[in-house]
Amino acid sequence: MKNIEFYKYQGTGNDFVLVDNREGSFDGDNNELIAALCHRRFGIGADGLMLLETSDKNSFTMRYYNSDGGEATMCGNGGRCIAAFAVHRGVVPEKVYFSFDAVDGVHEAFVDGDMVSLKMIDVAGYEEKQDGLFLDTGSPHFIKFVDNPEVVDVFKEGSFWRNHDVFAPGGTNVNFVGNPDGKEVAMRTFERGVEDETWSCGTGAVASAIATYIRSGAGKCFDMKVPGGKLTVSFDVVKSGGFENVWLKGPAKYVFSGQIDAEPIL
Ligand SMILES: N[C@H](CCC[C@H](N)C(=O)O)C(=O)O
Repeated sequence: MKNIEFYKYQGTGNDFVLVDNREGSFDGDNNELIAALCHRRFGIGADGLMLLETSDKNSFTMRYYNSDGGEATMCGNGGRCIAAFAVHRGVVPEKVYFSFDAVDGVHEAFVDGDMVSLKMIDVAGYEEKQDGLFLDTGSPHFIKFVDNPEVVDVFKEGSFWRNHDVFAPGGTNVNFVGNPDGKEVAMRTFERGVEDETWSCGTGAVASAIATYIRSGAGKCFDMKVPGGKLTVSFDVVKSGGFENVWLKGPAKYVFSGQIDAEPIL
């Protein structure tokens, strides 16, 4: 592989390698290469990789891979970063709502400088599991309420639940969520496919905000305090017990770019 331009972005510390693949020169089926590019010692280093590809109906298609190289379910921070990337590449205009395709359906987005708002899929409902809540917000999320997320051993406890039989065979992402302090809720996430704590998780923030509403009945708009910054989640509650008009908002920033000329190997 030669002359593949890549762009590094981060959204509240959830970091991604992005490639404009509208011409198809990057092989999206080469999962080993993607894992190597995401590796923090052998590659560029990232929680995930995204390809911006063409779409027949909408502005572009987002293909998302976790850092283990596997093509995955939806990534909320990745969706916000690729929306910013699409503006920077001139694929879509700034300060105008546009739509793109992703693995879980069509998403609307709006980019205003570094702030990106992303509409997430409707959430059908939730399940009570293992003294916590389980929701699908585009990716599966298990929510454990704790007194203080800062003192949780996220790697140990997170990998325990991520690999627990109850969530087999797919496994789950795991979020440790504190009590709401006014509008603000602290949380930390262990991510499946990264197999570690990440500094932020967009679909996890959405799941944690909705779970906080379910548990406490407080608010339909929360500031989610994650290790890498702050995300705002808002939603409407519908009579069927589901959640609609779900929006995730926060910063998404370009960090650096470079060229892939050699294939790193793990
Ligand atoms: N970082 C992501 C989640 C990636 C999905 C993933 N780790 C999985 O469920 O396999 C986010 O911002 O929503």
